[in-house]
Amino acid sequence: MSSTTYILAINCGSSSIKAKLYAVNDAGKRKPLHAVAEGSIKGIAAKGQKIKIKLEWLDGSGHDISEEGELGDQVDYQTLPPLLLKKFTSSSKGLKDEQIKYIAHRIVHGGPHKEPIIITREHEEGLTEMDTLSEFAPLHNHSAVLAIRSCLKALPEHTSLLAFDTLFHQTLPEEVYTYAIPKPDQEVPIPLRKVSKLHSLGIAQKLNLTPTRQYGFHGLSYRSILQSIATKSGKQTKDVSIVVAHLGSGGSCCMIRNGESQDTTMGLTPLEGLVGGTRSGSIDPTLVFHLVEGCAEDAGLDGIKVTRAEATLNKKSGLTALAGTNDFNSITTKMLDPSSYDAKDAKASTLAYKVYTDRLLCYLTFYLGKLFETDGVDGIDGLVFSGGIGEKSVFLRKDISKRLGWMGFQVDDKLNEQASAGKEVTIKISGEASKIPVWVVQTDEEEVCAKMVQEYFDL
Ligand SMILES: Nc1ncnc2c1ncn2[C@@H]1O[C@H](COP(=O)(O)OP(=O)(O)O)[C@@H](O)[C@H]1O
Ligand SMILES: CC(=O)OP(=O)(O)O
Ligand SMILES: [Mg+2]
Repeated sequence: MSSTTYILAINCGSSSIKAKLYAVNDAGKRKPLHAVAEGSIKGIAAKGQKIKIKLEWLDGSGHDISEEGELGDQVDYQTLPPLLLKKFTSSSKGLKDEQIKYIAHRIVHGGPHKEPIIITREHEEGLTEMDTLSEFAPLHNHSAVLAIRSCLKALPEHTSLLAFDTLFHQTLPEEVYTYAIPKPDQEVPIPLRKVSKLHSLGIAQKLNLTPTRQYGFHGLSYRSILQSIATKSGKQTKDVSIVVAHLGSGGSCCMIRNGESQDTTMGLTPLEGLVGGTRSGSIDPTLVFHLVEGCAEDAGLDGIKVTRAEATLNKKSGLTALAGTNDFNSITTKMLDPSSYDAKDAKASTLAYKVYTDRLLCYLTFYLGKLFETDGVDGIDGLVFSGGIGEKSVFLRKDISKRLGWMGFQVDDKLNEQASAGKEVTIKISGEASKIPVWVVQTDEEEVCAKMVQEYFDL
């Protein structure tokens, strides 16, 4: 391991940090990257539950870690990445800090950027812009910036590449991404935000961001899933058309036609669309003004300017508001075995599941219909489940596929069980009779980030 250069990919999600370490020299120039280890911290921000820290060396030579840390709501994105870094470099593998020459960070909102950007200790300017963009991704950008700054401090010599979720959605058609509201240079009906001296339209202008359009997120995940389906189907990505449900702590769907994002459920911010672990998803926009007194006031969150309305919709809504938890497994467990739990709790869990899947079905039907309209059933390469919930919940996949049965979906129960148990990255869970294949793909946003480093620096 002594002379090998490594790329570390770090993915700050809203409830997790996932990291993967790739060896460059072993792979050779532009050869497939070789993942040597992966680490994760899950359960961040969860009240009353301890975070779970894992590290696994993928060659199976041991020294893996699986432990609990502090309580989820008492940790932050500043201290956790150095903690993971230390676990990689203090293992008996003898990996030295200076061998990690590149870190690829997933950033959710890239604003107007059409390419990744590079950050070093001498050139940190881009981070201020990324932090300001937190206005439009309050659960993500600030956390990622904290993570990047803490990595720059821990490994001052490395180069960081910022890989944006938004890059994948540059192909969205104008009629899809445009909101039917006045442009900022026309009449602005509502002062979107007046917090101290800040005004979101002023900020948007400064950032060259169009506040009247959808950007779309989970783009690195969709790129990874698209590649997996293409590989498994023996096709090029440009020939793949799929509808994907990425269901994590934040969930979104994407319609990919011929390898390009053509529609997605998240919008200007990652709040629009599906119900999330703590996010409302789409609601009547005027609800905000009816329910949240002083909704435009600053919520007083640490380090970022977020209105009370956004704090409510981003952090206190979704499954958490309906079921008191964003633990999807516990929600389905209580719903399926109500007599073993408090009746009120079980009823709330059932409603949470029903609301969640009602919205999910709505978007999936809509996207499958759009693809069907232009490409017919034979032009659809599949329906894909991914993200923590999509990859793990056997029940949700079975239920959704059954409710979409009228379109010809048919899931094989055994394969469906196997998909959550095994380590296979891409698994088809539909039976022979299914008119459209159903897939489960373990998304790999970290690999997409690391590949961007490889391409950018021609490694
Ligand atoms: N066994 C499981 N069954 C159902 N859902 C699960 C299971 N394990 C984890 N999840 C859910 O996955 C979600 C986290 O997904 P993940 O994609 O890791 O999140 P993030 O958005 O932080 O990237 C949580 O809502 C969690 O409840
Ligand atoms: C965009 C988004 O919601 O990401 P995550 O699901 O990782 O929080
Ligand atoms: Mg995620």
